[in-house]
This record gives sequence, structure tokens and C-alpha cells, in this order.
Amino acid sequence: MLNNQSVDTIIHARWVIPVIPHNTVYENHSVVISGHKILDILPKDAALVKYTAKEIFSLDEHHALLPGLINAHGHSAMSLFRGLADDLPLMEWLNNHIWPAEAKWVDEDFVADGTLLAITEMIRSGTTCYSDMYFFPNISAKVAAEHKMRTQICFPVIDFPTAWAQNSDEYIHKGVELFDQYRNSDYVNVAFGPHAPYTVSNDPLKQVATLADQLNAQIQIHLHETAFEVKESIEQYGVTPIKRLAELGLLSPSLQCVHMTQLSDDDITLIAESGAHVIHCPESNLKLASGFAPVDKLLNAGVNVALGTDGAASNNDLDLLGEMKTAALIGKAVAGDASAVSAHQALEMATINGAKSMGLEEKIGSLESGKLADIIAIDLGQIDCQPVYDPASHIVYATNSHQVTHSWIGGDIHMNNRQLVMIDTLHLNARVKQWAQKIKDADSQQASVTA
Ligand SMILES: CSC[C@H]1O[C@@H](n2cnc3c(O)ncnc32)[C@H](O)[C@@H]1O
Ligand SMILES: [Zn+2]
Repeated sequence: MLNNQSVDTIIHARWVIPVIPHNTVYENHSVVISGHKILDILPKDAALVKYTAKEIFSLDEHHALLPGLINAHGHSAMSLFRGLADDLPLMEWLNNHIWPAEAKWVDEDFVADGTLLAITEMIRSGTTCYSDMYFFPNISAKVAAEHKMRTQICFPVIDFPTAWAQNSDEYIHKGVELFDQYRNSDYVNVAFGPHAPYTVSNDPLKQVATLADQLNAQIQIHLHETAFEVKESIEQYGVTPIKRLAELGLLSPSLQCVHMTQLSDDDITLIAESGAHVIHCPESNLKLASGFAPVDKLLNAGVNVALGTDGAASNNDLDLLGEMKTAALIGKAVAGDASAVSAHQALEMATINGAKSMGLEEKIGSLESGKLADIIAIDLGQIDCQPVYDPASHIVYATNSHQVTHSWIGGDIHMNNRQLVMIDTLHLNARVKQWAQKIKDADSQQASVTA
């Protein structure tokens, strides 16, 4: 038909899972992209009549389209430490392995290469927006922006000196500078990242609360990760970590509480009333034997629960599809109820709830006209996931990351039929191998000195 509207991209798909409206699946629909945004979602027949596109993707036999996944907690550059120290509890892992390794290796180059390695893995497994908390956040922000990857960069605040900053004043000062630098960025949102209640003392925590409020910035913190953390806080401060944060003025809808195992009913009420968000990282919690977040209770209390992988050194991958399945399965086991944490709830945790936790729900987290075109396609045509009665259930329970075929961020294609468009993976792989060799050689030298 003549006079139809010209747009940039049309994706025809067998199924479209928009996440909002809840529990909805459209069959044989098309998503229309104009500029950076979704212009329309409509039946394929109508799309063919109404629009002409510069580029058309025909995924209408056996692909599902859904909003790009949002990884609400991680430490990207730690991908270079994947598998360095496994099968240990949190404090032994941190004190005896990870913090010494970070003191030795973490510099600008390490963060640049590790961050790109993480971004590569995330794109290949369907993530289009991720949260990062690490040293040299100026470098991780730059790498993400250069590769047009959407990110929340939580700049670190911690009481001990590192190669990035000497003391909490310097961590905060450098972080606020970064916040200013990316104030108008399309891709990078800068947030405060006080590490944990056991590594940040009261004064810097109060400063974080005041400044984040003034700047209208988000705050992310590891919280109630283990029983040991809660016990130590009661001994030292007379209250649980979450109550201490409440007393210091941090508990608000801007707070993202990562982990949240060991919660009493009082703690849950406190979180729900404050509007703070919980970032659930089930695989890291399982691997470090940290404990179980009561996800079903939190959701029933009205708390927004998003999903994160944590770093690749404690997971050991950044695969949010797998994390959804783990969250759904463990959520049922913890609640003792097979209906707890349904497939659709897990999908919401990995999409719209992640967007809400970052204050980005007007922009991303669902496929809706007017939102940014952050979209992924998953191939459900393979024999090992037949038959398909409910594609949402399949995506959570019966797919793996290799079935993610396409990815768009702000309308730009990042992965086309599993080919990465923005990243030179051959060059990256060579850099990663060099890091691994250096780290391994230093480890074996150390071992021979100790022997
Ligand atoms: C201040 S930068 C981030 C800091 O956090 C460390 N880290 C990684 N995973 C965890 C975790 O599960 N709990 C607490 N701290 C963690 C990381 O190694 C960096 O030092
Ligand atoms: Zn973490």
C-alpha cells in the first residue's frame, strides 16, 4: 500500500512477550522501531500494511521477542577472576583470595578488559542493561558507553584504600565527579555503591545518604548477605544491618539492597514500608552458602525484587536466563510452595523489576510503545524445547543462553544471529588469555616460594 509510514526496523516474531501487560503473550506480532524507541506493536498483517522499514527481521516461525534482560547486580571486571577461588564461604573467599588478588591486579587495563569480557557474555545471554559495582568506575563507564551498552555504574565507597582511592572522602569525591560527567548520558547511569555495612562506617554512610538525596541518585549496597554479617552487626551496633541503615537515613525508594538473606518478618515490613528494592542473587548465595532470600514473602509484602548474577568469580557466569530458573526453583523450595515465584514472576524480576530498582521503569523493562527498543530474540524452534505450549514458561524453565539469537539496545543491533556487532571478540579473547597467563604464572611462583 502507498503512503505507509517509513520506519527504521520491523521485527516479525512468532511470539512477543511484552512483560507488561502482565502474563501476556502476543502471537504472530511485529515490533516496530523508529530511532531509539519502540513505535508500535501490532499483528504482523497490520504491520505489513501500515509500515515500510529500512531493515526487516523475519523471526516469525519460532522466535520469541522479549525485553532485554536487566542484570541488577554484578562486578563486571571480576570476570577475569572467574574460577580463581571456588567452593569457599564469603568471608574466606574475600579476605584470603579475592581482596589480595584485587590488590595485586586491579588497574585501569584490568577493568577495561574485564568489563568488556562481561559485556560480551551478557549480550550473548540476553542482557541489555546491567548494574556494576567496581573499582575504576570511570573505566567501566567508558567501556560501556563506547560499546553502547546500557549500565548502572555504582561507584565504590569502602573504608580501605585501593588503587582507585585512598579513603572514603576520595571514593565519594571521585564518584560524584563521575555522576556529573554522565548526567546526560543515553547509556550510563551513575549510582552510589557503598560496599557493605561491615566495610563502610557510619560517617561515610550518612554522607552517601545526604548526597544521593541531593543528586536524586540511586544507592546499591550488599546487605544481609550472611548470618555472620547480621550477628556481627547486632554485636557491634545493637541492631540488624537493615535497621542500622534505616537509622542512618539510607532506607528509601532509592536504595537497592543486594542479597537480603536472613530476614525477620520485621525486616521485611521495614523494607516494604520504605519502598527500598531487593536484588536477589540466588546462584551466588548458593555457591558461597550465604543463605536464602525469602523471595515469596518479599513479593507478597509488595517489595520490588529484581535479579542479579553477582560477579563471575562467585557465580560463575553472567547468564540471567539461568538465574531466572534458579530463582524460580529455589523460590518454591524456600516457600515450600510450588506456586511460589512463577515463571512470569521470574521474568518480571529479570526485566521490569530490574528497571524499577534503577528508577528506569519509564524507559526500559518491557516492550511498550514509547519505551527504548532494548529487545532480545530467543529461538524456541530447537527439538530439545518442543513442544511449546507456553513460551514464557519455556524461556524460564527450558531454554539456555545459546538460544538467544538477536539483541538490540536503543534500536541498535548488538547481536545478529549470534554474531556480535559491536565487539571484536578475537582481540578480546587474546587479551583475556594474556591476563589468565599472568595471573596463573604469579600464582605458581607464589606457590613455589611458599613451598
Ligand atoms: C567496592 S567494589 C566491589 C567489591 O565487592 C566485592 N564483592 C564481590 N562479590 C561480593 C559479594 O558477594 N559480597 C561482598 N563483596 C563482594 C568485590 O570483590 C569488590 O572488592
Ligand atoms: Zn556483589
